[in-house]
Amino acid sequence: MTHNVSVEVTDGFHLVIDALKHNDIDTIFGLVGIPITDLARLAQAEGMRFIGFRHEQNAGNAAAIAGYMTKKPGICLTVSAPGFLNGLTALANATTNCFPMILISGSSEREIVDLQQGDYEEMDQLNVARPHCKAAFRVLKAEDIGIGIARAIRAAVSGRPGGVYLDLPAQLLAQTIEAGHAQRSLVKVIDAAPRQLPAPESVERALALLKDAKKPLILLGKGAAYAQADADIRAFVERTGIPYLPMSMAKGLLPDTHAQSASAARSFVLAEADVVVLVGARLNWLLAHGKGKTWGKPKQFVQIDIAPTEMDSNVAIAAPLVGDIGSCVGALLAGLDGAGIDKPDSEWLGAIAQRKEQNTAKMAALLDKNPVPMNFHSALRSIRDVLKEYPDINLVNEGANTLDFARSIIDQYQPRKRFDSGTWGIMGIGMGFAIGAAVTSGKPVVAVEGDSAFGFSGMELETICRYELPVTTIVFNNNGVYRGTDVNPTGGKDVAPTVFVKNARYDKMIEAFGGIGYHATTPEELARALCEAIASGKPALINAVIDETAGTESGRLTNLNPQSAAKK
Ligand SMILES: Cc1ncc(Cn2c(C)c(CCOP(=O)(O)OP(=O)(O)O)sc2=O)c(N)n1
Ligand SMILES: Nc1ncnc2c1ncn2[C@@H]1O[C@H](COP(=O)(O)OP(=O)(O)O)[C@@H](O)[C@H]1O
Repeated sequence: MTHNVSVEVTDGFHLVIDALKHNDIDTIFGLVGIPITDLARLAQAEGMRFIGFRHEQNAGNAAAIAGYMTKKPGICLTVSAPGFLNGLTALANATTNCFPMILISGSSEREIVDLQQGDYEEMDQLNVARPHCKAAFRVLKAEDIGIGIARAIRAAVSGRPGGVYLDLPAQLLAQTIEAGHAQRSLVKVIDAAPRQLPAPESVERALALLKDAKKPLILLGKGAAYAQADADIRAFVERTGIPYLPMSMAKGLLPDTHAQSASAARSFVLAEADVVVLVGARLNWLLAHGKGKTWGKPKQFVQIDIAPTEMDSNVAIAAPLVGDIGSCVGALLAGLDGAGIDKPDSEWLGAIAQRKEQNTAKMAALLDKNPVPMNFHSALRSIRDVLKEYPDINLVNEGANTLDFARSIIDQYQPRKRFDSGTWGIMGIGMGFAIGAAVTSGKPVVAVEGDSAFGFSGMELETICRYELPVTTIVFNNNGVYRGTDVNPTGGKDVAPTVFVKNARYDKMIEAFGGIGYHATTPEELARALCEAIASGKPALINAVIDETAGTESGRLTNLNPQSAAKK
């Protein structure tokens, strides 16, 4: 007599969800379609948040900024081939910026891809992804899903954080597996980003360099913000008395109004300093590669970074301090008293104070003007004065002039509150970062967007309205890319390559989705609209009319434009 013993089974869909939840991941950003629509439905049914986007790049950007804010990898879920490719830009940008995220994409079966038999949305995604991310894995058996997710998590957050690709062929999700075996296959990642302590001799070498410094400078990068070692970083700055410069996403580690901030004397301190301590900041193009006229006199660098190969990337590093920023700064603090390091020369500090005073006065003169129509400075003064009252608000910022001027005009008071175009200078992060920050923090977001930059992700206004997120988008509308005044030299009917529809009303876009639209032509109208929008806690967009002649080509990057024929 046969006994039918019912065996409880589960499947790949459930195992992916269980593996993510087993590692305390509760949110997925993505865009549904074959073969992952049911995975999204199931994730929601099992209590995870699934935030559905209108374009996968924006979902990926949301996942990336969630990773930067939490030190847990943000998850982006896409369909195969075109959906995967749309997400790949965000994965590559996350890797370039050291933001931990995992791009999970459905894919075609290996046997079809490897024979190039022309499947629906066929692509060898694993190999396409590899050059653009930290690590890439494919899972073929349901019992390996637990390991696959665990490997992806550890790869994303350990060492230098970055993007990881996880390839899940369609049939894997439908595979069934005995429930007990499935449960046992799950892996809880232990100590995913272990502390990496600096060698004692490297700490001593760094302290010795600081002891001999006459004009020291500390440079804080977004790695320092990401490390969440805020108290020790502040203590290191304040106990040494060394002036500091925050890179854009490191603003707020100490309040921008801090007495030791040298931001208003940036050019002066970069050129004059003799010892520079880099804390989670790379000497890449954003810092003129550590050489040339920006850096003036010869320098000696102390560099704190978790990536050993970052040392000497552009110039020789006299005191490499390899380890996680928390451990490295902690070790420096512990050694400070015994190192006999004096406070910086009053002459050095006095020279900085004088330069700060001069430059602050120059900026104040620019900010005090009230031209009609508004320019970047008068609009940003208005925003600065409102946001001063909201020190914990999240600020997203992109554009050319809009990015450059906002970076120096809008003060930050808390760490990890400013999210911008980062290391690549990429446009299009705006709405994705805004959604990621709002969902992750549960707090209001203000996105200050150039009108061209906004255009890359503007359709996500519908997503913001659909999830009723407290995001206020301010579009700096100057009728074009950089400015709105170029003309077609042929006199033909096509407008110039950089020009948009004149006097567009972006505020009408958000009204189409039930959000609140404002139209502001003066700093007073802009301030009033911004206060009202933040107080409402609802999705809002302010169309800020900016003088179309006010911008400069590529903002402060004008010099990166090759000499074009048109200029000869
Ligand atoms: C993905 C992508 N495409 C194009 C660019 C080139 N680019 C573009 C298109 C910018 C937009 C500048 O226009 P805007 O209206 O956003 O800003 P301003 O009006 O503030 O200058 S800034 C910049 O570097 C880019 N950085 N990234
Ligand atoms: N927890 C960490 N500990 C040490 N270094 C880190 C940590 N997280 C990121 N980093 C490093 O911080 C650096 C960030 O540099 P970068 O992105 O150029 O900053 P910024 O653009 O603000 O100057 C990267 O080299 C990265 O390896």
